[in-house]
Amino acid sequence: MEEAGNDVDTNNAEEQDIGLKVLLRLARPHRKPIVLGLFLGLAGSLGALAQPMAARTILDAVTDKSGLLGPLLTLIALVLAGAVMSGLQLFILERAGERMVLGLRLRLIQRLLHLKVAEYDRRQTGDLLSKAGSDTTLLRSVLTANVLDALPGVVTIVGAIALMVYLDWILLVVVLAVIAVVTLVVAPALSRIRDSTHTAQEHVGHMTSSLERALSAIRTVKAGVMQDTEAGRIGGHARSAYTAGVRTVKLDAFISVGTALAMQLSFLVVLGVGGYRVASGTLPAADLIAFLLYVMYLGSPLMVITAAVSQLQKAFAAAARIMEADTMDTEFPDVVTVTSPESVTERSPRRETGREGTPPTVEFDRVTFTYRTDEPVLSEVSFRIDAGMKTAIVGPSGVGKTTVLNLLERFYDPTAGRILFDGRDLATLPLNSLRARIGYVEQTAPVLAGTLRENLLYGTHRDVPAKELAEVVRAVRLDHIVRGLPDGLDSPVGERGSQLSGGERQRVAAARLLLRRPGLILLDEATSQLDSPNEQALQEAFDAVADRATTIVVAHRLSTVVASDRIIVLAGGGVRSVGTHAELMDTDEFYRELARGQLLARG
Ligand SMILES: Nc1ncnc2c1ncn2[C@@H]1O[C@H](COP(=O)(O)OP(=O)(O)OP(=O)(O)O)[C@@H](O)[C@H]1O
Repeated sequence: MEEAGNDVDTNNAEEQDIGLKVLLRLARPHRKPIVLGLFLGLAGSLGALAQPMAARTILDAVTDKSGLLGPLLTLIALVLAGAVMSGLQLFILERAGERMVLGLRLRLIQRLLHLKVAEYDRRQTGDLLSKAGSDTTLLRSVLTANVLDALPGVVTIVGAIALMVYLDWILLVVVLAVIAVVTLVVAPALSRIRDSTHTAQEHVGHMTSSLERALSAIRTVKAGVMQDTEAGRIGGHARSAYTAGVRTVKLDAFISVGTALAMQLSFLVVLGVGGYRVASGTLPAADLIAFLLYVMYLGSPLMVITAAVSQLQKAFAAAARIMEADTMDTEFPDVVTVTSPESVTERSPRRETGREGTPPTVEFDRVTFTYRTDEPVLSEVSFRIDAGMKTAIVGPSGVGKTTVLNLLERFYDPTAGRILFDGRDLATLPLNSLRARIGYVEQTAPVLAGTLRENLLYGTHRDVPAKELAEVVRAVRLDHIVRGLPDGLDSPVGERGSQLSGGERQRVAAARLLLRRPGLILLDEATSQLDSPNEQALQEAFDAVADRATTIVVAHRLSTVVASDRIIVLAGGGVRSVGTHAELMDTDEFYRELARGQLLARG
């Protein structure tokens, strides 16, 4: 038990250390406005601190019946200058906080989009969303509203204490003793605030993940009458976040009560001790009044600073969650880390212009691939596809057909062996220019939200003439659908293309591929949801570009297979046979079975 407790403490200490380091690193590029803000705060504080002194001269002037105008004007000038400076300082510091968070968000977005595909497999999308949303928002509100605003208060406190020493050090010792006792009592609450905030943010992450999962499969949820079950489960995370939130609020309240109590007690004790000393003639009345005013001045920055220290624990918890993004693998080694003070540079897709249309030769050289640590999906797979060839990959479900396409897109890298692209190892080619040469229609043919036009032009990276767009739309038989839409090509397609049918989504994906004019075409059962006339049309459209491309199709239909130059039969993690349809029908019993069963059934 004790060891576990120690462990938690070490983690806490580490988290606090890392959190503080991260915040300082984030603040570094903004040190100029922060210093300026602090300077204004210092000037404002000095002005405020001078006010009781000015008040004392007014009192003295009244007692002495000397000139009142000078001290009065000084006091008014001090009040006005103090107000303007504190306003300016607030603006400058809060803007610096906003900029820190903007930089952090831009780097986080950049990083989350450049993770390796395996990282998305491992993590929950919603949790990544929650880092970018709720964690950066928490950090922002803490930094701007609490921490930076509290910094000038430090100056006020130091100044007030210095002036109190000047006025009467005995009373100061009394005040500091009261504050020290109360601080000792509330200090342990701070680390507990960090813990409960971390727990709350984690539950918000789980809630976002679960909600994202349910909403992305909402039709399945409804069809299974699972709305209430899902609502209960997701609500469970919301409730856990609430419980942790309430714990934080309790601790916050405890700390703020402690601070307020310290101030009030100090005031009363100073009043008592000071009053006695005034009565016994050892302290002038004007000094006691000035001293009491300083105790009051001390109150507000002390409250703000204590609140800031407790809020800072929340910032540490949020920073620790955001920083997890730096431990995730990215596709490019130079993707900026979330916590670096660098600003994000836009990265444009590097294309080998003029080469993207040329069909490549593709070769698998003893490729072994394992998704995780279990059985390899592909072991020692070797085949060669010559430039301009149309090759079909067939095999039983789950044998690794899609995996072959994923490896060509470098969504994953082989565990062993090499993939050659025009004789060059795929791993040595610039990733963006490689992908720019490939057109991939996935099995699920995803469509993004937005208009039909945006979806068709997605990833083309060039100005497509209206005539070419219209031709492609006609070629994939989307033209009559476009005519039926209220705004034609500019009509929205709904979230994930929900306003389109499965077949229409596939045709949008196919059109997108044609517009990209890729040298290597990868089709994953791209025609599986189409009826015969549409499939025929799409086939013709692909055939028209296939002359200029190497095509690899994961085939589930006999018609696709028969039209291919070569067929690769995958079975048991390896290549079983290669040949034309006629050759394989003659020589491969397994293929014959496959053709009769799987391919004919769907063809
Ligand atoms: N991201 C992933 N993480 C872990 N395992 C995976 C992943 N994707 C696929 N697999 C597993 O790898 C194996 C091959 O999957 P793949 O999608 O390549 O099969 P397939 O031959 O295309 O199947 P189908 O014809 O049913 O589409 C399957 O057993 C699958 O469960």
